[in-house]
Amino acid sequence: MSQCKRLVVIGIGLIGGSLAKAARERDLCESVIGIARREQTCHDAIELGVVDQAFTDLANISPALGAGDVVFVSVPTLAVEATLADIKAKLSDQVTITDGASVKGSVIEAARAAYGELPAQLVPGHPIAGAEKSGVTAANAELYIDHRVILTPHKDSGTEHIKLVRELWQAVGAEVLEMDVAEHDEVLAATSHLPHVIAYSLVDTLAHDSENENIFRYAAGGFRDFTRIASSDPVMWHDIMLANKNSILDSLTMFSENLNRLRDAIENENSEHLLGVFTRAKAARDHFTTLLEQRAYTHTMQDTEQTIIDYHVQPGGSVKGELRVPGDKSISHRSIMLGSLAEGVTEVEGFLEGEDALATLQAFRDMGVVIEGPEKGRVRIHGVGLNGLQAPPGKLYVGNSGTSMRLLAGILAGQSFASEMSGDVSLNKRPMNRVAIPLREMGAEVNTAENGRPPMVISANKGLSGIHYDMPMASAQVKSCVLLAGLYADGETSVSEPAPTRDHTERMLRGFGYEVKREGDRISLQGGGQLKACQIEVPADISSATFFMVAAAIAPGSDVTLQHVGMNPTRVGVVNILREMGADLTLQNEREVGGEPVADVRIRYQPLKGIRIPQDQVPLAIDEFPALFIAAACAEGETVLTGAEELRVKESDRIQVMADGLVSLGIDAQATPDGIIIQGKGTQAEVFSGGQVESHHDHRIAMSFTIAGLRASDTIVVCDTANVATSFPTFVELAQSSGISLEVKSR
Ligand SMILES: O=C(O)C1=C[C@@H](OP(=O)(O)O)[C@@H](O)[C@H](O)C1
Ligand SMILES: C=C(OP(=O)(O)O)C(=O)O
Repeated sequence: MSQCKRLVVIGIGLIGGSLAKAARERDLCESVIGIARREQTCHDAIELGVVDQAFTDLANISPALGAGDVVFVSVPTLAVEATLADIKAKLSDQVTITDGASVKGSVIEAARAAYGELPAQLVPGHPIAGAEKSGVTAANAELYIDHRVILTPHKDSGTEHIKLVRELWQAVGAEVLEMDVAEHDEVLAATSHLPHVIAYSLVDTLAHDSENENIFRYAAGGFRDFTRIASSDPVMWHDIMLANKNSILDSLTMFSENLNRLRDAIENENSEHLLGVFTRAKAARDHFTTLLEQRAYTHTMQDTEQTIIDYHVQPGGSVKGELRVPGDKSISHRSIMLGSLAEGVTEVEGFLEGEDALATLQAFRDMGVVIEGPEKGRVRIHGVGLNGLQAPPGKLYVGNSGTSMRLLAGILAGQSFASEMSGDVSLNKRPMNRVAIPLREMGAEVNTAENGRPPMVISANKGLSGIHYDMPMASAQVKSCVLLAGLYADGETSVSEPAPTRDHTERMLRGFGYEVKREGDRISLQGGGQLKACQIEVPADISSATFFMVAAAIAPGSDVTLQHVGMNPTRVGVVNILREMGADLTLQNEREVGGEPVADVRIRYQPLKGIRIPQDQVPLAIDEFPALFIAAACAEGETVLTGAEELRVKESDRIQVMADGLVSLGIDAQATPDGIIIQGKGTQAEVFSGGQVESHHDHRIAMSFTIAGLRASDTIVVCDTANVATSFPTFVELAQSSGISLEVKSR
C-alpha cells in the first residue's frame, strides 16, 4: 500500500537513511529520494539501496513535489533552521514536512524563524530509536519496528498532514504517540539526554586516567552496558545539549545533588542511605524490565497495554506428588507492615512474591522504609519505628489487594502526613466504608469516592482516640485496621468480632513484643507502645494449597502431599469442610513455626458427598469457597452454603461469578443472597462440559475453574488469568508438574 507519493529524506544518516530504506523495501512510496550535503553520501545511499535517487540540492527535485509528498528532515538539530529556510524558499506549501530531531522546542523555534507563522504543513516528530552507530552505512530498514515515534503537532498542523506522517511511521512498524512539545522535551531530557551526558562524561573521565588501558582492558559487563551510548554521534549530541539546554540542566542538577548525597553516604558509611537508594532503584529497574518484556506484572502497573493471558485446560487427568505452594499472603502483608513499624531489622523467610504482598512492600518503600529483597522469599526490613514513616512522593497504588488497602488505612490514619491510596478496576469497586467508619470514630479524617469506594484519602493525624468497635461483619481486615490504628491512639482500642476471623495480626503483634489481649470475642491493645524487630517464617498459604487439595479430592487416582501448610485454627475451614464431604485428608508432621501451626496435608481421591456447610466454618474458609464449589459440583447430592454474603464483595462477586461459570459448564447451581445451592454430579466421570469462563479480575475464580478441567469432558478456557500472580505466582508450574494439562496462551 502506498503511504505517500514521494518520500524525500534530507540528511541520509542513520535516522533518515533507515526510514528511507524501510519505505523502499516495503514499497510504501512511488520513489524515495535522498538529499545530502556530500556527493559521496549520495553515491553511497544509492549503492546501498537506501534511496532511489539522491542529490546535493533540494532544488533538483522540489519543483516536482506537491500534495501527498513527504519531506523528512533528519539533519543535526542546530542545522534544522537553515534547512527549513531552504525548504520554504524551494517547496510548495502542499508538501508535508516532518522531522526526526530529538528536541522539539528548538524545531518549533526554527520553524517560526524560517516561516514567521508555524505552517500547517509541518508536523514535528521524534522517532525514539537510536543506535550508537551513525551514517548512511548504518541505515537499517528494521530500525523502527516496535519502536515509538512521538509526534508533536502544533495547533495549526493540518489533519491531512498529521495523518500522512502517522501512517508513514506505522507502515515502517512504529507505534505512534502524540505529545505536547514542552512535555516531550522534559521527558526526553530525563530519559535520554541525561543518560548520554553521564555516559560521555564517565568514559571521558576514565579515558583520562593514567591507567586507562588497564581500565578498558578489564572493564567487563557493567562498564560496557552502561557506556554503550557514549559511542553515539558527537555532533548530534552536542546539538541536542544546546537545543534542550534548560530541561537538561534541570535533570542534571537533580542528578548531581543525588550523586553528592550518595558520595556523602559512602564517605560516612551510611548503609541506610546506600541500601535505600540501591533497593529502590533495583525495584524500579526490575519493574521497568517487566514492562519492557510486556509481561503481566505487578504493583504500580495499571491495566494498560497488557497482553491478555488465558489458561487452556485439557480435560481429565489426576494430580500426584509432593508440592510446596508459596508463602501465606495474609502473613506476608503483615510481615512488611509490622517489620516497617518496628525498631531494628526484621528478617522474613518464605515471603510470598505475589503482586498483592509486593504492593504492600512497595507502599512501605514509597514511605521511606529500606527493604532488601525479596530474594527467594527472603526479605530484610529496616524498621523505622512507629513514627518513622515519611510522606510518599505520590499516591500509593495497591493494585488488586483489599488487604493492603484496608490494613494500610489503619496505619496511615496514625501518620503525621496525608496520603491517598488507589487500586485496580476490581479493588476500586470494593467497599471501604467498613474501615472508614471506625477510623472516623477514632478521630481520623478519611475520604472515599462515591459509596465508600476507593480511592481513599487520609488526612494527617490530628490525634486518634481509642474506641471499642463492634464489628458488623466477620472481617479480619476490619479488625486489623482498627487494631493497627489503635497503635497510634490514646488509651485502649478494642474490637468484638461476630465470629472468629483470621488472627495473624494479633499473633504477629505479640511476636513483635506488643501486648494484645483476647477475652472471648473481644480483642484489645493499648496505644503508644513499641514493636521490636524479629524473625518471621511464613508458612505455605492454605488458601493456595486449597486448589490442589480440591484437585486431588475430585480427580480419581490422585495422591498429593502439600508441604508446610499454615494450619492456623482460624484458617482451617477448608480442611473441616472437605473432611465432612468425605475427602481422604490427613495432616502429617504437625508442628509450630514462628507462632503459627503448620502441617503437611495429604489428600487421596475418594468420592465426595454434598453437605450443608456449617455456618461457623464460613469465616474460617472465606477465601476457599470458589474452589469448594468445584468440589461440590463433583460430590454426590446437594451442597448448600448460607451466611456467606461477604463473598459478594471480594475481588469479584464470588457467589454470582461462580454460579454463572458453573451453569455455563453444565452444573445446576443457584445463587442465593448469602450463598449458593449446587447439585453435585457425583461419581459420573465427566462433571463439567467444556467451555469458556471469565475470571472477572479474580485470581481465585481463575484457579478454581482451572482445576475443574480434571473432571471436564472438553477443553475449559479460563479467560484473563494474569491476576493469578496476585496470590500464586507459581500456580501454572505447580499445576503442570502435578498433572493438570494446562497451557498458557496470550492474546
Ligand atoms: O486479613 C486478611 O489478610 C484477609 C482477610 C479476609 O478478608 P475479609 O477481612 O474482608 O474477610 C480474606 O478474604 C482476605 O483474603 C485476607
Ligand atoms: C479476598 C482476597 O484478598 P484481598 O481482600 O486482599 O484482595 C483473596 O485473596 O481471596
